[in-house]
Amino acid sequence: MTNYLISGVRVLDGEPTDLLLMDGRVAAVGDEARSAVNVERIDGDGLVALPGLVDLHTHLREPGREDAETVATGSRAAALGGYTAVCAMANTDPVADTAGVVEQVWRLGREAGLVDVRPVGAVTVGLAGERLAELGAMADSAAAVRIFSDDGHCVSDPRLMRRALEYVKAFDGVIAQHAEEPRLTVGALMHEGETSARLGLTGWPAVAEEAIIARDALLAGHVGARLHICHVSTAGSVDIIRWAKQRGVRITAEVTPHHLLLTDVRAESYDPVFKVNPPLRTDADVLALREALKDGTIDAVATDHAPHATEDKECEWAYARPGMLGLETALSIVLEVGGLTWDEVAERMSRTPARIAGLADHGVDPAPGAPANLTLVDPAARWQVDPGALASRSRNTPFAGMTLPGRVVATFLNGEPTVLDGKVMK
Ligand SMILES: NC(=O)N[C@@H](CC(=O)O)C(=O)O
Ligand SMILES: [Zn+2]
Repeated sequence: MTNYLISGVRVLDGEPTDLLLMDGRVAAVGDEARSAVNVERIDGDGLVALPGLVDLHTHLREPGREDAETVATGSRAAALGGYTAVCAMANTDPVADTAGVVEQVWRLGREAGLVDVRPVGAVTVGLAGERLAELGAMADSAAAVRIFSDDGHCVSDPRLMRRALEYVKAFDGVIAQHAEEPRLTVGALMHEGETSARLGLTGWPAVAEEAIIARDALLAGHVGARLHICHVSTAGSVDIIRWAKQRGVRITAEVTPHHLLLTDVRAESYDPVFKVNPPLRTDADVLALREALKDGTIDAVATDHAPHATEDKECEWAYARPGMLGLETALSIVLEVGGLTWDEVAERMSRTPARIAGLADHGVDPAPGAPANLTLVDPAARWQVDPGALASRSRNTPFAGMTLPGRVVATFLNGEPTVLDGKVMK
């Protein structure tokens, strides 16, 4: 294993220093690091070192829709985005509702070797919302599943949700809810509000999300189990989560980069790249989400990286699959939104998601003894998003053409570079 000396790099908001990576760990910092011999030198001047980013919400599409993304292509996108771990959602084909499928995804991640792929298990068989999946078997599998989610679908049956929470409590697992009361969103194509009224499109009302979050927060409080809310999108949801946390409910929440920046007026273009579940909301929602991310009511940024093949996305809005790419742009969007110190960026995009996912080797700041899972960012760089230049197999980024701040220069997974000079190593 090669040893790396990263010179003149700032760890988070600190002064320039030197990092020595040896045998998969940060072996030394500062003067002690500088005295190392037979090392490969990396010029860290002007760069910021962050603990490797951790994504709680990634769709890698394999097995089943390898035309949109594979574990390998999604892992490349993740590494280029500064990620060292991603949680792969269960809405694959077959659905990841058995030990066999979660182990398949886990093995594919290890074979790709660019990011720690942690499979999420389905809560219900086939994501159908009728019968609990084999949660224990998935938890006991080699994939050691701890997060269970029907993401893409809501676990809308309260009895099933309660039983799922009771089941995972035994091993301190988490139920990650895609909060969408399906009977309130039938035929919905975008946020229900002034824009949908003007466009004459059926809306996805904020209360469809908020009612499920309120119900599940009460259930999680009643059971005493951990509940995570996927892709929070409204100001009302933020209020409910804040209230639940004050009541001592073991609730955590994530927000996506697109819900921190974009609003429903994008739908006026009828460009289906802006169609997503939950939908883009209003300026007031964006502001509430930004405040909640800053004050910690929202614990983490999660990409909801949702690759779609061209034929599923570049078609009439009503028929287009919902979802947006996110891995390669997430950090730049968070920097574009602004308002966070590097320490807060690390907290929301690495430390806290790692804690929620139970990943002890990730979300550890680069310091002596820490696992060498880190990313080096050039904060002064600016780059233009070109869908055709992305590592993802799909092209459905809502940020096409935008010039964004911040560029990942290098990413290290267990001390080995997965990205160097902005190029992925595999
Ligand atoms: N977010 C989306 O619009 N789509 C996601 C599913 C989901 O996260 O709801 C997908 O898997 O495509
Ligand atoms: Zn979802």
